[in-house]
Formats: sequence, C-alpha cells, structure tokens
Amino acid sequence: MTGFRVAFLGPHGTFCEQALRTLTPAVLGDALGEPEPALLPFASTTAALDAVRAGDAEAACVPVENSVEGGVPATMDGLVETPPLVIVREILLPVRFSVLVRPGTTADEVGSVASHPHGEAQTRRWIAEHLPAAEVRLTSSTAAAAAQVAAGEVDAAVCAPVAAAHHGLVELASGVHDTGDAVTRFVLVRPPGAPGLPAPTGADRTSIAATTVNQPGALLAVLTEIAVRGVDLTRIESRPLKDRRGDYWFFLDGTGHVAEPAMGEALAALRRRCTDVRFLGSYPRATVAGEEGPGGDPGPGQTVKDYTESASWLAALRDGSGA
Ligand SMILES: O=C(O)C(=O)C[C@]1(C(=O)O)C=C[C@@H](O)C=C1
Repeated sequence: MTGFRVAFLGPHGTFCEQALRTLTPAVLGDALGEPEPALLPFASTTAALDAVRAGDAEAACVPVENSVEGGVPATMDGLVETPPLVIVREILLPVRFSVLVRPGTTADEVGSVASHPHGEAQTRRWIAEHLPAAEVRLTSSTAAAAAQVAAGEVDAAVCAPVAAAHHGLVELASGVHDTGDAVTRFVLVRPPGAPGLPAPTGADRTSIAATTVNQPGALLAVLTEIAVRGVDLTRIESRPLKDRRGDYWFFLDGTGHVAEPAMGEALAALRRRCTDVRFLGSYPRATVAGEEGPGGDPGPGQTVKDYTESASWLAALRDGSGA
C-alpha cells in the first residue's frame, strides 16, 4: 500500500469503479505517478471531488458525460470550483444495464425501481413498458440503487451487472436500454502540478471552461478563435454561473494539447477575450475499442509543423534576418 488514494463515485459496483479499473496499473501509474493506489468509494461526485480538494485523496474518477443523456451537471459544476482541479486522463466505458432484484422477486412484485438519473434516463421507455406499475426513485449512483434493493428499501435497481455480486442480488433482466451502444465518459482529475501535465501524445484532448460578457457575438468570437486554429471542437455545453443570472460557463473540449501551438494560441486568445477561462486539462484522447477517434486532418496551414515554421519566419522578420 502506497498511501496514494483515488476517490470514485461509489459504492462498489458503479460504472465509475469499472471505468477506473479499466486503467492498467501502468496507465494509472503513468497518469498519477503511483502504480498501486487505494480506490475509495464516495457517496457522490461532489464528495469525490471535495476529497481531492481537501487532501483526503490524491485523485478522483468521476463521470462527465453520457452519449445518450449528455453532461453530468454535478461534475461540470464541481470542475469549475476552486481550488482548481485538472483532468489527466479520460476513460470511455460502454454502458450496459441490468435490472437487479433480491433473489426470488418476480417482475409482478416490483413496485419500485431505483437508479442514478442518467441510468433512469437511458432506460425510461424500457421501465414504462416492462415495469409499468413501478414507482421510479432516483439515487446518487446505480450501485447505491442496488444497495437500496439489498436493504429492502426498493424492489429493483437499474445498474451495472457487476453490482449483483457486490450486493447479493440477481438479474431480472439484462441488456436493458432505450438506445443501444451508450458510452459514458469518465475523467481522472488531480490538483494542478501533481505530478505535472501529461506529455503530448499527438492524439490529445484539451478541456476548457470559459465565461464571456453578455453581448452579441461573444460566444461566436470564442468559437472563432478555436476554429481558425484548426482545433476540432468535440463538445460544447453550458452551465449557469449560478450567482450571476443570465451568465454561463461554456465547457469546450477540443483536439490538441496545450503544449502544441494551435491549442496554446487558442487558449491565450480566450484569456484575452473571456471574462474568465479555466484550463481543465490536456490528456490523451480515449477511444472505444474498434472506433476511430476525432481529429483527422486539421486543414491547410494548421499542422504543428506549419505553426513552427511560421513562428520561425516571424522571428526572423523581427530580428531583421528575414524578409
Ligand atoms: O451510477 C453509476 O454507476 C455511475 O458511474 C454514474 C453514471 C453517470 O453519471 O452517467 C455512469 C454511467 C451510467 O450512464 C449511469 C450513471
């Protein structure tokens, strides 16, 4: 045991724990600087992030978005709180739900069914069709729903199949979903500077949160700074600033690394244009097995080589050696 701790959305048996466990010790060691961390379940995404901020864990793994239901608000809000945290890895996990019950329970006996809001959203039609009489209850995680079934507080849980073993439950149904092939994206976060920025791999993603003044074209200007540098924007989502009604955090993900000129220049431009910019991390892009990731040809004049050559040309103009 190293004393190095990774917080995750618990209890045991969440998709979040599965995502974290897909990282090999080598990858985890590379991302965290420690090969064998202790994995600590927390009751919520907020609590997992708070644990890192309080020094009770050195890193946290939290869900950030689902391909069917979209962003996880608690994570997005948590990422822009202070002190800052930065993403050092992303993990894409295909999500497959089972309906778990106590041994012996039949479908007719299910009067209530629980899940995390994202789990409920991905299986809403299925529940309406197959468990029409069940009252739906929302829980802090899918495994928390399984724990409630085990405790006799609810009859069924929509959760990961692995939760059955953790909570002594059995499958009433498996492969439950309204839209197939759902994927949830998780991120591993650390305080900035520990152990340092992941090195560029050539296939990275950078996450940014930015706020702008509320005037015509402000968001367009932000997007233009990104677009003209050939950065492929892979996600944009907003969250209210809460204490400034009508103002928003824009969460932007784009291909590239802050150490590369295009992304570096785009970030510097946002720093000039926005009322606040948070660098949320540059980290290797994950792909689902068998799928191509984003970020093909950045367009004419937009490769790292193009940026390096133009910077040398400008330097020569400035020092009088070129024309
Ligand atoms: O509750 C869990 O098991 C989680 O890991 C959270 C979460 C989410 O936030 O979307 C992860 C994957 C599923 O989409 C449902 C719930």
